Amino acid sequence: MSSRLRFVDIAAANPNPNPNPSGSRDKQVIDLGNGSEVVYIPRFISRDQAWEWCEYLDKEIPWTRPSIHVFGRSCLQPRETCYIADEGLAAMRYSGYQPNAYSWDDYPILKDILKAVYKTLPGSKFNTVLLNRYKSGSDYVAWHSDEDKLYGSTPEIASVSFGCEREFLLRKKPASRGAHQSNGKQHKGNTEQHAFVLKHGSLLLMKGYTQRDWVHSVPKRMKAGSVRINLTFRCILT
Ligand SMILES: O=C(O)CCC(=O)C(=O)O
Ligand SMILES: [Fe+2]
Repeated sequence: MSSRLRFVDIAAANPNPNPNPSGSRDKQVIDLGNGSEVVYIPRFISRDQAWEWCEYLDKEIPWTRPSIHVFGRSCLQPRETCYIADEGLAAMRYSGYQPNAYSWDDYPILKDILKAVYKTLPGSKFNTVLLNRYKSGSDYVAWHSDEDKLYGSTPEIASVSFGCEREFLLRKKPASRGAHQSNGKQHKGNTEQHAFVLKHGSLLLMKGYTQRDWVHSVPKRMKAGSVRINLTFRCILT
């Protein structure tokens, strides 16, 4: 069975008769306020190139589903993972799990994807990539932020998505304890939230104070029938 059969090519089923002629690839810049910003480029990579990379990553990456610790309990991570990093960087750790770092030379296609990111985001610098594979709609990533001293106070995180379209949610962190409205009541509800459907071959950049002030998630979507692969390029400060 060709691995393509495990992916669903929505765009091929519904070809766009008017491809964007401006070359902007429909870039959207979302100012989240207070120095946080998200940039979304739905058609960052051409569809065919994205399928080629997607199928390679699906087949060749040594995906693992590690045990992590959440709220004092051990559980299987609800998605598969792999981690690539430059040599000599500080170790990355999340939810009690420290992934083994593979070398970029092991998976040269990742260098090609990084080159495409650099072309679109001149001046950016990334030295690690965390890969996630969502095998079906029951795989997910819970609300979190990638706030870590390793990345500094205003990290840029470039997220490239392949395969099944899934929703990516961003929600403002609650104001710090003791932050009261002028009427003396704690602010509840109406939390600011943004939703993106991350397309096959898309790029989403989180920058500024987005990790400090916002959390993000990819919720379960039982109707999502096929594999999604996501790469988050990050820079560990040296
Ligand atoms: O899969 C995604 O779009 C996001 C992954 C993510 O947030 C992470 O790996 O920290
Ligand atoms: Fe994240």
